Formats: sequence, C-alpha cells, structure tokens
Amino acid sequence: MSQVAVLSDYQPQYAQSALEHSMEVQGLNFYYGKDKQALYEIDLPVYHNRVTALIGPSGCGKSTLLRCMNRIYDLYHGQYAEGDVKLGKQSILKGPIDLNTLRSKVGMVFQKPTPFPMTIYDNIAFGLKLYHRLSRRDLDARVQEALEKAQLWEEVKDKLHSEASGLSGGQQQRLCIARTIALKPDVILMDEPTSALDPIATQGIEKLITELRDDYTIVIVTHNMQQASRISDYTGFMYLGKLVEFGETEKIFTHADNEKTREYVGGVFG
Ligand SMILES: Nc1ncnc2c1ncn2[C@@H]1O[C@H](COP(=O)(O)OP(=O)(O)OP(=O)(O)O)[C@@H](O)[C@H]1O
Repeated sequence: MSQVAVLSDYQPQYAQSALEHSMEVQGLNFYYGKDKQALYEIDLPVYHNRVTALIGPSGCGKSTLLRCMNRIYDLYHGQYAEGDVKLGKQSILKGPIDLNTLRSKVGMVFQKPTPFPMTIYDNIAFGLKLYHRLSRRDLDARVQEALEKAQLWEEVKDKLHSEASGLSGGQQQRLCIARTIALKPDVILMDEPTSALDPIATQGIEKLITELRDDYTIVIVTHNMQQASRISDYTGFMYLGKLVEFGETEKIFTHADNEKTREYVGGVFG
C-alpha cells in the first residue's frame, strides 16, 4: 500500500452527535529514548467540534501527549510511542502514513508565534500552494477566508504584502492560527498558545478559540486554569505522565472524582 493511500482512506467526520470522536488516544506510552518513559497508558477521547484542555503541573506530559497527536516527535531520533492514536477510524501511529498530509489534517499552533519570514499573504498561501493547485483568484479567496476566520482580516487587509514580522505578538499568533485554518484541518492542537502574549492579546485568542469551536476540534495545553475553565468543554488532568481524570470541564473544576485533581484545581500544588 502506498503511503498516500493510507490517509486517503480517512473520512472526515461530521458532528452527528455531540460525543462523536474526532480523535482517540488508546493505551498510549511514549518514550524519549528507552530509558525515559514520559507517558503511561493514556486513553483520551477527543470530541468533535469541542475544545479539550490538557492541564497539570510542569513536566507531567501535556506537550508530549499533544506531540503524539500529529506525530511531530517523528522528527527526533530515538523518540517513540506505543499504543495508538486514531484520527476518525484511521490509525496515525501504526503503519505507513503520509506525515505531511497528517499534519495538514491535524494542525499545530505553538507557544511562541512562529510566522514564516515572509509576507502576511505568503504565510497563508505557502501551505495552500504545497497541498492544492489553486488559481490566483481561488488562492486569494482562501487567504482572505482564513484571515477572516482568525479574526485578523480587518487589521491586515491593507498590508497583505508586508512582512509578517511587523505584526504584534497577538496578531502573529492569529496569523499562525490562520495559516493552520487555511488547510482546513480536522483538529487544531495548541500548545500554550497565549503564554507569550499580553492579557489583551490573550483575550483575543481565547475569544477566537471559542468561535472556532463551531468548525473545528481543538486540543489545548494550558498552564492557566482560568483559561481552561473559560474556553474548554472537556478537561484532562495529567500527573506524572498519566491521565488522572478526564471529564466535562465544569465537573473537573467543581467536583472532580479524583483527590489529586481536586487538589490541583484547588491550587494545593502547581
Ligand atoms: N526532549 C526530551 N528529552 C527527554 N525528556 C524530555 C524531553 N522533552 C520532555 N521530556 C520529559 O518528558 C516529561 C514530560 O514533559 P512535557 O514537556 O511533555 O511536560 P509538560 O506537562 O508539557 O510540561 P510544561 O508544562 O513544563 O511544558 C518531563 O519529565 C520532561 O522532562
């Protein structure tokens, strides 16, 4: 079977029920080399068109779990995972898979805004040109659509051909979100997307995330518990490489089942 054929079998899922899975992590163990296990038997459902937050103290494995969801760890020698992660019905850990296609379906936004050293327009058009053959008019339309969805269009429509580095931090992060959205991903992974931003820019990104929920499935790692409670529908609490508890955000923050979860959200440790 060719590599590309594997992902072409993937059928995007559309919300027939609120609890339809976009992704599912199954019995996942992760190793930074054979002597350093970072994740232990993680089972996590990621529900369609919902925001799932991953919380927990520093070093508990939140970013590692996120990095398994688009196999970005594959870029690093010696790191490997056992178990599975499903995108729809498709396994993304087992068997051959086209990683570029996977990463266009499962996009990622990082902690620090990482615009490419090119114009605002080209930041969005770059990925589109890699994956699609579009006429100039269609390319323009897709760039505009992505910038509108990322709530950035009005601020940049008159300077699309200026360097992206001239934008503010919050604008750069929205540009990175627009770049991800332009490829019409099924899932967007966000690793502490506001930790490098000021409170006003943070508010803008949080508002954007709640609006994107109508069209996208989002998994966000955050240190900020207020942020998790404001913007997520589901929350997973991680501790020492394990997923201790997963459930509706309101329940996790008000009457979690597990004592460790209650202590963490209550600020007993951090
Ligand atoms: N490249 C690496 N090589 C070896 N160990 C690593 C590497 N990256 C992370 N780890 C270890 O894996 C564990 C999980 O780290 P991870 O970054 O996923 O935690 P985290 O919950 O996201 O932390 P933080 O909130 O501080 O970002 C930690 O023990 C960390 O030291």
